[in-house]
Amino acid sequence: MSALADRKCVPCSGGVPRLRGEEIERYRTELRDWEVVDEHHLQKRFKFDNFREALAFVNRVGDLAEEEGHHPDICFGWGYAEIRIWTHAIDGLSESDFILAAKIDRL
Ligand SMILES: C[C@H](O)[C@H](O)[C@H]1CNC2=NC(N)=NC(=O)C2=N1
Repeated sequence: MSALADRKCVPCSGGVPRLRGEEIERYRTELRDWEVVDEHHLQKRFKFDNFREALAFVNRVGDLAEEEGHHPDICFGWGYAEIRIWTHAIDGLSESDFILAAKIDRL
């Protein structure tokens, strides 16, 4: 199977099972330092040297999210951006969340 970052997020309108346990772990090993919180969402804090760089990163993530049709929650400020990703329709994790996270790592 191709690397997560080379795949495409797929729209999810529900009806698919949430990823759990070992499935989540398997996907997580393909990511760099993302935390899985309560088997519900992915979370990672990125650090920067100033506000401008954090803002530029957030804008690049925004462009990527629009391309993929999959959108993270982002909280950012001076020197940091914290990203959370999950699949709203199932209120949990699907493959697309890991694909988006891998693409963010590749930015
Ligand atoms: C209709 C559209 O595909 C959905 O609303 C998308 C938009 N972006 C999304 N982004 C994320 N992170 N999770 C979602 O479930 C999601 N749903």
